[in-house]
Amino acid sequence: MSADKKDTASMEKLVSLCKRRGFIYQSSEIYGGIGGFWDYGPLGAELKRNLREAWWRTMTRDREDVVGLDATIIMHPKIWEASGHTATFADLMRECTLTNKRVRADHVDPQSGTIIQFSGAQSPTGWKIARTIQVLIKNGEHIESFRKRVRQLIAQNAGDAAGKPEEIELLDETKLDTVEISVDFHPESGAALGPARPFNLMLKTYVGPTATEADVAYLRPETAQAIFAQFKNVLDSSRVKVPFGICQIGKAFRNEVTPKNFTFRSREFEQMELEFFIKPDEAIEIIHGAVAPWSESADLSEPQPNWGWEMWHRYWVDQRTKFYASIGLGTDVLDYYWQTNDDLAHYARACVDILFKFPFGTEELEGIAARGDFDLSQHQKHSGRPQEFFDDELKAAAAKLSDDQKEALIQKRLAAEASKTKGEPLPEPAVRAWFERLFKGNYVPHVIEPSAGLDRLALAVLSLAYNEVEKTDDKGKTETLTIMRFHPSIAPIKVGVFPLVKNKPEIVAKARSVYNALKKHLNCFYDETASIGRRYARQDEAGTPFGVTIDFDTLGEKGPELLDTVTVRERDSAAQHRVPIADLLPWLLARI
Ligand SMILES: Nc1ncnc2c1ncn2[C@@H]1O[C@H](COP(=O)(O)OP(=O)(O)OP(=O)(O)O)[C@@H](O)[C@H]1O
Repeated sequence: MSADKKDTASMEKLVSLCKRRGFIYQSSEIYGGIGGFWDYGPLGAELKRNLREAWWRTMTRDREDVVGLDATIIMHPKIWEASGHTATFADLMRECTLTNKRVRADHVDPQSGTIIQFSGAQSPTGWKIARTIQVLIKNGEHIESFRKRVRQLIAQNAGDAAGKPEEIELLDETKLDTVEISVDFHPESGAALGPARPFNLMLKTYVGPTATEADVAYLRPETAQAIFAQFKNVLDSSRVKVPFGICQIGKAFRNEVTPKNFTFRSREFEQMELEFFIKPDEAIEIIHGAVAPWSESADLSEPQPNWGWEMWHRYWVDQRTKFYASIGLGTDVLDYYWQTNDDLAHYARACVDILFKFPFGTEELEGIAARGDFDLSQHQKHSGRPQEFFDDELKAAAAKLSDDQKEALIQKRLAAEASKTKGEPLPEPAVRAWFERLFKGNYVPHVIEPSAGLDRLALAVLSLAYNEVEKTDDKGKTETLTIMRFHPSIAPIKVGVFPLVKNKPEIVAKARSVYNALKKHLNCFYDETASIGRRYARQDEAGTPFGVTIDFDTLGEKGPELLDTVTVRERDSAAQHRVPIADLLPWLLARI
């Protein structure tokens, strides 16, 4: 079996387990589903909640320099004009001339002309038609009449497996296999694709009574802009000082052209974003004489006052990597893509994508960008409201500079502007005006933005946890069991509580009392049906890291030394421990 096939198979198994065990269901499934939307079932909801809480805790409660925000999904449409989303938040796509279905233009390999990513139903007939037309082109035959006929057949629904167009049958199968599948044909229908056109990904709605263009609003395509839009309010209402961050978790919506790979690319998803506001490097230079230089051996453990954007950016890449390690995603399953100058937006100084090795390929989990002061400056310009921070430390330091020192800083910046390879250089009067504000202690903060997707993280965690083991019973019968090896801190259920038998009232009563005591602190599941082995297996599939069994020994039937002790089974090693009920909660908490 090829690697690809194996990976597809493991993805299929994961999707089926997610449905069977209640992690993830297709949205609106009873009506045939709706593309790009997914619901989380009982186990999935717990898993997602644990991931969300882990992120929130590391961002806010574990630190002193980040505060939270919970903003609305629909905001003033001018926000999206200022951020550039209205004009440019678009994918290039190509439309099927027959069905109007779209594929992303960048999902087509320009070299081979093959569609490299396609999530729709790849109808064998559609591919066959596309290949057939290719053969005809190769053979120099006139294809228009053939194409017309094929379109008619498809339109009449005769192009499916039940009634293949006879032309296809006339072609030599071996010839077909030598032909690359062309981009110019939609894989579902086999019809030609139109030229690449931009397609805005924002979902439109109306707010107001007229429901006309005047009332158009958008479902936010990212959570970040709300943070920028509320920057001033947070600054004025909390005791924060630059450097500090504002974080938010919430829904985002994108009308993705081709939602695919299960929840990986959805149309409704949740983001976890931080905007970490820092001083411009020039301010650091004025206050501290120099900006701390970045090197591979730089100590990133504790932020330092003389850090410029580069150290802060590296620091956040390091912090986010540590976060992933804390929930079981080590560097062996992650990768990093440092965007090149060509990839970067004109205002961005650096951006690294943290990638995860999904079964369908190594893909983006999170992006960490150094965005300069672009976003706040845009909102300052479009709203007419100042988005500056007043830095008294900077003002005091600048007051000590001589005119020559100030001019040297200005000249350095002018030289940097002149050597810009992207975007328009800031004209000299604007640079001088900016420094004038800076020397008085005022600046629009720069920002480092770690932006992660909660659904992609849940998918990463699910695909990493998925394991199959072969188990042979006493009678020599072998079966394949699934074990979801979640890190205990994010597992949906932490403890399964099992009375060994259900027909002994003392055991059942003890088990219920253990369950009632634990469930105040941990998400527990009580199960008394089927054999103990079956019950363990059920919890292995749910990813429950610990199973607690109350048995005859718990009642002291084998001797007083085991009275009020239980067996704790570990999911991953199947190791069993005898633990007194009195110590059970601290024993479990220490391991979760
Ligand atoms: N359609 C989506 N479905 C699920 N998660 C998404 C989707 N789009 C973005 N995300 C998540 O939000 C994060 C930040 O969004 P960002 O705009 O940087 O993504 P992006 O670079 O557009 O992603 P991609 O290149 O995969 O489309 C991504 O790293 C990802 O985890």
